[in-house]
Amino acid sequence: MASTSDHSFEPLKNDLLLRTARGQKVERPPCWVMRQAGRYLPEYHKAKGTKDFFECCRSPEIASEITLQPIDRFEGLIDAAIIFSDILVIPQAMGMEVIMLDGRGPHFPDPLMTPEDAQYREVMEREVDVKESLDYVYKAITMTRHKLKGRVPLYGFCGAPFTLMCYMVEGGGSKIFKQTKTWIFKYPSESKKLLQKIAELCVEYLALQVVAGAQIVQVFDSWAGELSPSSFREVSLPYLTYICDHLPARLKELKQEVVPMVVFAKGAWYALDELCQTKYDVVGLDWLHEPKEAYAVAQKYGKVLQGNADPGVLYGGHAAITKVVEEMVEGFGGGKQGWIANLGHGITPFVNPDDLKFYFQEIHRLSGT
Ligand SMILES: Cc1c2[nH]c(c1CCC(=O)O)Cc1[nH]c(c(CCC(=O)O)c1C)Cc1[nH]c(c(CCC(=O)O)c1C)Cc1[nH]c(c(C)c1CCC(=O)O)C2
Repeated sequence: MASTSDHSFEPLKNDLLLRTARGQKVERPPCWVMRQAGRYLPEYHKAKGTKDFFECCRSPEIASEITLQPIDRFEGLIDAAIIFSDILVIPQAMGMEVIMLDGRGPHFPDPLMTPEDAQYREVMEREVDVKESLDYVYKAITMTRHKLKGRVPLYGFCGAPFTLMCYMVEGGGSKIFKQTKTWIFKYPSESKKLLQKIAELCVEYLALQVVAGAQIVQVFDSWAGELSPSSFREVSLPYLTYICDHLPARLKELKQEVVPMVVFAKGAWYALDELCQTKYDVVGLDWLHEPKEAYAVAQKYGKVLQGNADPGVLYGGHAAITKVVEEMVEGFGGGKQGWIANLGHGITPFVNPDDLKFYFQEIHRLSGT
C-alpha cells in the first residue's frame, strides 16, 4: 500500500521535462498532454464507474490510479504525469458548492451574484485553510509519487484567479460571460479583492502540492481569451504574476526546492511578450500561435514554451497529425531546447487513444529519436 505520509520517493529516472523546463539543452523534446487522464480513455471510465467526479478526486487511491493510466498506456512515449484533480477544488475550499454534471461540466448551485450578496461577504470573510480542506489532493499527490516510482515527474496545478472567478460568478461554463463582465466592469474593486484572495490561496495551495511531491506546477487560465488585452492586464495578469512572484519564497520558507512554474493563459495570444517577462519558467501556448513566431518571442526572453497543436487534429487521422507535428518541430527550433510538446488545450472526449499514441510517436520520430 503506497503511503500518503512517507515523503521519501524513488529517484527520478526520466528528468527530461524538468531539464527542458529549466531551459537546458536536451536530447529530444519531452511530451505530455493536458487532460491526458480523462474521458477519452476507456480505463478512465472503468476506474470512475458510477462514482461522482469529485468523489474520485477526493479518493487518493482512485485519483492516483487515474493519474497513472496514461503513463502506463503510453510508457516510453510520455514524459510527465499530471495529478488527477480539478481547478474547482479552490472554490470548494472557499465554501462554495460545486457539482459535476455528467457530460455537461461543472455547476455551482449558488454562484456569487453581486457584491451586496451575503455570499460574497462570506466568501471574502471566511478564513480558508487550504492545508486542511485540500488535504486529499496532497495525499493523492504523495501516493501518486510512490506509485510512479520515479518513472516521470508529476505536475501539480491550480486554476488562475480570473478563470476561477469566472466559474464562481457564472456558476459554470458560459458563452457570453454576462456575470463575469458585469463584475469586472461594474464592480472592479470588489472583483480585484476576490481575485487577490484567490491568488493568495493559489500560492499556498501550490506550495503544499510541492511539499506533497509535485515536481513542477501549472496555472490554468482557461478563460483568459474572453478578455481584451487591456482587461487581461487589469484582471488576469497581475494575479498570475502574484502567484509566480510569491511561490518561490513560500517554497523556500517551507524548505522545499523551487520547482519550475508553467502558466497557460488560453486565448491570450496578445500577451505572449508580457507572459514571457514574468517569473514563470514555461509559457503554455494554445493553437492560435504560429510555433515559429512564438518561439522567436520566447527565445528573446530565454523562456520555454509548451504546446500547442489544435486538439481537434486528433480527430483528423494520421496525415493531419504528422503535418501538425512537423510544423511544431520545425517552428519550435527542432525541439532540442525551449519546447515541451503538448496540445494547445486539453485532449477532448472521443479521441481514439491510439491517435494520441501516434501523436507522441510522431513527436519522437520527427524530432530525431
Ligand atoms: C477549466 C478547467 C476545469 N478543470 C480544469 C480546467 C483547466 C484546463 C482546461 O481549460 O481544460 C483542469 C483539469 N481538470 C482535470 C484535470 C486532470 C489532469 C489532466 O489529466 O490534465 C485538470 C488539469 C480533470 C477533469 N475535469 C473534468 C473531467 C471530466 C469529468 C467527467 O465527466 O468524467 C476531468 C477528467 C470536468 C471538468 N472540469 C472543468 C470543466 C469545464 C469540466 C467539464 C468539461 C470536460 O469534461 O472537459 C473545469
